[in-house]
Amino acid sequence: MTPAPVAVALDTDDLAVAARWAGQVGPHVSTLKVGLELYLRYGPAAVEEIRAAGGGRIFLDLKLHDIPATVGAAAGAVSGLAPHYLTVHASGGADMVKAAVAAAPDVKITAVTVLTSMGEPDLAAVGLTGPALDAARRLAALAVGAGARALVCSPREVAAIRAEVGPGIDLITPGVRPRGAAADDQTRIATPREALDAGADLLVIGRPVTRAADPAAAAAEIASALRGRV
Ligand SMILES: O=C(O)c1cc(=O)[nH]c(=O)n1[C@@H]1O[C@H](COP(=O)(O)O)[C@@H](O)[C@H]1O
Repeated sequence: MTPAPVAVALDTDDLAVAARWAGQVGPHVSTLKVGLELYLRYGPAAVEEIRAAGGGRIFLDLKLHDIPATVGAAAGAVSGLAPHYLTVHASGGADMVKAAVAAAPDVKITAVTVLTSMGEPDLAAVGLTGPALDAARRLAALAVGAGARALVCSPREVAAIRAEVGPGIDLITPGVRPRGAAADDQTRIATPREALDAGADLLVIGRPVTRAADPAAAAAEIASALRGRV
């Protein structure tokens, strides 16, 4: 059966635990996400072990954000690990995104628009007044213009961002919660079905799977719900 368009966020600082989760969920999902906790502790070994344990695509979520020269060098430094996706913050600007794209041409440079944890009061506090959608749409256009081939946004914004950037750009949505699941620190959320129906290509789901009593069963349930669109 084709794995579901889900990236499971393997968020833990223990590589043995992450590798166990990867083995459990790998058969059900297309992608495994290695984030800051794992990468900062274990470096390239985290990517290699997760790939070996789970198969599928690797989403290396380092959310790079620095001057263009530094981000370009960092993207180049990890490009040999051949992740399918590598994240940068779109708010680093067009030249920063371009530097990542130039340094890692075989990796889908993936620009994070507006973090799904932020609500409008949080955005106003950092000087982004107005609806989150306006900032997300602006950052999406900027990043795609600079060569990003994928975007991370809230499922609530995915339809408008698709209209903005057209087909051919992978739209990836964290902030996904099955109905009834705890929101945790996420603010701009939707259910897996809502995210897919709005046009997302890949759903990022972490704690609802990894903190479940049986991560394999939780991933299988989400995958079959998405297949049946129920
Ligand atoms: O880039 C990301 O993946 C990301 C962007 C964003 O706006 N919000 C967001 O939650 N994420 C990541 O998506 C994952 C969500 O995990 P859960 O909230 O546990 O499902 C975490 O690994 C976050 O780092």
